[in-house]
Amino acid sequence: MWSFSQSKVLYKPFVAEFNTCCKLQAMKAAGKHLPKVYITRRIPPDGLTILKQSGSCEIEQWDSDDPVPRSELLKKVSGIQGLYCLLTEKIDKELLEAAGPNLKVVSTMSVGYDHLSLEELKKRRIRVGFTPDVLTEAVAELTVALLLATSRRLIEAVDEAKNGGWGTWKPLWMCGSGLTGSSVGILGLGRIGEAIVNRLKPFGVLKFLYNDVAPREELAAKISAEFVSLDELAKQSDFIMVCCALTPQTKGMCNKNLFSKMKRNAVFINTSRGAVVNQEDLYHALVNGQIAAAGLDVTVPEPLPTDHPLFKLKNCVILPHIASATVETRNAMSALAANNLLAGLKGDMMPKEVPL
Ligand SMILES: O=CC(=O)O
Repeated sequence: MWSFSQSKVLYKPFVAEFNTCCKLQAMKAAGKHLPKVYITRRIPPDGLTILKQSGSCEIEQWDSDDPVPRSELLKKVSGIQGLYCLLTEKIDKELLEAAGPNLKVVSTMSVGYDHLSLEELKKRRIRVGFTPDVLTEAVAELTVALLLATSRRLIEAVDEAKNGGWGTWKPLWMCGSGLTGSSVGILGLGRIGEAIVNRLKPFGVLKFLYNDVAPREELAAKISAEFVSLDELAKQSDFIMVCCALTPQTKGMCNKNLFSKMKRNAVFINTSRGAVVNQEDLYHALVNGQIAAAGLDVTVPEPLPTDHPLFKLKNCVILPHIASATVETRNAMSALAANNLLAGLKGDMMPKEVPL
């Protein structure tokens, strides 16, 4: 026999689907057109459910795990009112012209929005939604994991163990650097930087330093982090964690100038955007022993070609841009992007809107 909760679980989605169908039929019968929305990829279920159950838009979707080809995207956006996109789609003048004057909202399922031309969007009064906060914990967790994997040489050690390099226990073999008593430098202190600091405190870090466009006094006081110049951050840090947004000011900011000032045993971690780093300079710093190691979750380009010189270095750990990749986080991102889109279409306040 069904319990009440079982029947409710099965009954609820059916009712929602039925209601949506009725709403859509009624709109059609009244000769009303629903706003058209294009979704550029297969997305986690929560977001799609929210959009479908709203019954307030007509959805077309690129139903694949791979990006929609640009030529197809340019065709599909023609006449739409809402665009649900990912960080892989460049939303620029060409695309906005292809979309035409009906486009009201662009909602990206990402916290970063460097793939959107804000100037062009603003000119056209198109509102923009993004997904901060819901991914902070997952990104901070992955950043700490990448730091430990890099500083304690985990990937190299696993390879050695698997491939016969594990001769015997050796006092000087596979030594990395520990966090206890260290100084950690945060480049770009925001929500994610704060969450990283809070996770690193129990490891016994002695000092947290940060650099940003300006001091963030309230936040820094809360987590006991000290504002220093970029040079000072490079000189003093044992570990540098890049958590800033990609902007014209931060593009290429981590370059030979920075690497040449870092400690020779320092570890460099980037989970923000690849373009913040000059990869050629990083390669030389790693090869020449200017710094000890690097852990990257983001690169230029993405994917990084498998024959890229950085892949050949044992002291460089490269992940395929997975910082926010937990099931719960990706679902929350997809839901927030859907709610942003719906609010924008209605002309309501978005849960998370990029101020233009
Ligand atoms: O990189 C991931 C994001 O911007 O959400």
